[in-house]
Amino acid sequence: MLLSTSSKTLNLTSPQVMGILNLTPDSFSDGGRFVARDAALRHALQMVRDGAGIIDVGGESTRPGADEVGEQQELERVVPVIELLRAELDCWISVDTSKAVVMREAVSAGADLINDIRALREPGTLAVAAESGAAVCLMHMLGQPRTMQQAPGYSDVTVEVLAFLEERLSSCEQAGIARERICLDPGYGFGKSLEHNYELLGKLGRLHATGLPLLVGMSRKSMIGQLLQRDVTERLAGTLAAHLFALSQGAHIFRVHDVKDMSDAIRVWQQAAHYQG
Ligand SMILES: Cn1cnc2c(O)nc(N)nc21
Repeated sequence: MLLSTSSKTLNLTSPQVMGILNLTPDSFSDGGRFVARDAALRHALQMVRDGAGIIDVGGESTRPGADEVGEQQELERVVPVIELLRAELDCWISVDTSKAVVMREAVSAGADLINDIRALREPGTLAVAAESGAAVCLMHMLGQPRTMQQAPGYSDVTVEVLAFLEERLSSCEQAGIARERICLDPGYGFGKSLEHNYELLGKLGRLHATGLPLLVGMSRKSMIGQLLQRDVTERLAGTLAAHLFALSQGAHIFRVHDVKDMSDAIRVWQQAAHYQG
């Protein structure tokens, strides 16, 4: 399984760890301590040393209830850091944004993957993504971050998430984005109850019907915290368990804060899986 841009390819035969680089003062887990650019670079370098194959750069918090950030502010947070990372790192760089202008400037600055929690539904984003040549992650979200957790409802969450992703996929193909450039993501925590999240994890294998790589991100999220009654600094074991389950269901890319721990967990899991009957 591969994920390609117009000029490079990421091998997904082995699981890939995507390290989270939050450049937001209100980011729910880092408390915005990586706002300074040199601190951001140091953190990214450490995540690559710890095994990250992708660094995900975000300038607008996507946690439930988060306020939106203006275009100019997001550009100022994200673009200089991507330029800095591009100059220093060989790994893939993804930009976590839903704004067309941020996508365009981020790819110009060196981003390889557009990670859009709104699956290219915002104005102009399909066209910008198509002409950028970057790879794309299409994620399912019900509603908007500010209100999505108020009362999410589905008749069958897995069926509806799959249908949404297939619809977005066909929109992308019509816009000229080749399937080889696309990966899909069920969007854990984005308009889902605790039950919805675990049903979607248990049935993650259903999403292989698309034939595309799967990206999952459950790191330190409330689906871990609510189940275990743990605050955000005590969710590593639950995070690793959830991601290893996703790995066992064939997921390819894991979006996490704790890169070293996830890399270690994957290596141990793969060592045993190698001998599986
Ligand atoms: C930005 N962001 C926060 N959570 C995420 C998730 O689960 N997937 C993707 N693709 N991006 C996310």
